[in-house]
Amino acid sequence: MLTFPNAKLNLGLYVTARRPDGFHTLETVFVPLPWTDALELLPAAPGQPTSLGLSGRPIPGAPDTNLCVRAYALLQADFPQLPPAQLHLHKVVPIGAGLGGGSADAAFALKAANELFGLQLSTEALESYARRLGADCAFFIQNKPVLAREKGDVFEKISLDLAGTACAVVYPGLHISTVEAYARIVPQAPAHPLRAALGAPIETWRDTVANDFETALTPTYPVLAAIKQQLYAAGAAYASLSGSGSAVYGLWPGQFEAPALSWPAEYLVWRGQL
Ligand SMILES: C[C@](O)(CO)[C@H](O)COP(=O)(O)OP(=O)(O)OC[C@H]1O[C@@H](n2ccc(N)nc2=O)[C@H](O)[C@@H]1O
Ligand SMILES: Nc1ncnc2c1ncn2[C@@H]1O[C@H](COP(=O)(O)OP(=O)(O)OP(=O)(O)O)[C@@H](O)[C@H]1O
Repeated sequence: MLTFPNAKLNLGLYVTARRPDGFHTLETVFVPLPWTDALELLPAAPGQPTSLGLSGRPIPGAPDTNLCVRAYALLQADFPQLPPAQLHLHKVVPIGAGLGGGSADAAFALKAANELFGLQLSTEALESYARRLGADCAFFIQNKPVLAREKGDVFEKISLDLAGTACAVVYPGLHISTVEAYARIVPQAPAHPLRAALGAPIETWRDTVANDFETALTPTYPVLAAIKQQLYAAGAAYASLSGSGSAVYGLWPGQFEAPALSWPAEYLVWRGQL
């Protein structure tokens, strides 16, 4: 079975409190970004163990630490009838970019195994496996816009009309560790609660929708502010860091395509419609 794990963007991200277990409570909106890896899951050939083939962007770490292999192993622990699997991941979405690429790979591996081997797991059951793999992971099970709270893995419906919104993503090639990014944050309540702020026209978001990681990371990585400024200069109605960075996106409502941007190719500009 071939699947295409997509990235995500965060529209606003407030880190509201530090929990006793060291994690943080969040208020953020996740939206799918149609920029994908490719992940194939097949039963392994007879007598062969579970394996992972990799192509595309290099992923640090041994194959058995890869999130899609860990996702499959999690299911195998509860479903001993699952055979060894042959996985292949073609990595496109940059790592450590705030785009949730690894989390998406894990969630799509769970969904593919459920379908291919007829496990009949409900959406809720898949989400609860996903939560065990990473805070961002559960979002990718349903993979539609949601307001997320708690660790970013408890969801409320939100109605957002982003149809016909052009988007550009700029990745400055910095791998920002999520742990390091959280360590720089002083949690506080959002100045403008996200549900109400996102209900207003996109043009107002610049003054009311923020990502706490942007403020925390910009002094160390001034390139993030420079990219954001250039997106606004190119006419974006809204621009922001996604997640804990380092990808920065711009939105152009009512436009078929974001304008051509002049960053070098290694900055991986993705342009498309949300
Ligand atoms: C920044 C975001 O991308 C926003 O969507 C996510 O919060 C990150 O989620 P993620 O990459 O799935 O994170 P995990 O793999 O679960 O956790 C990595 C590390 O991030 C920190 N972490 C993560 C999520 C959270 N709600 N609070 C945290 O403090 C913890 O130090 C944790 O050890
Ligand atoms: N399939 C995978 N894709 C990406 N990273 C993976 C994967 N499996 C394991 N990892 C490990 O996870 C870490 C990347 O996690 P990180 O959270 O920084 O990036 P991400 O999941 O791509 O996106 P985000 O920054 O939004 O969380 C790396 O250390 C990498 O080795």
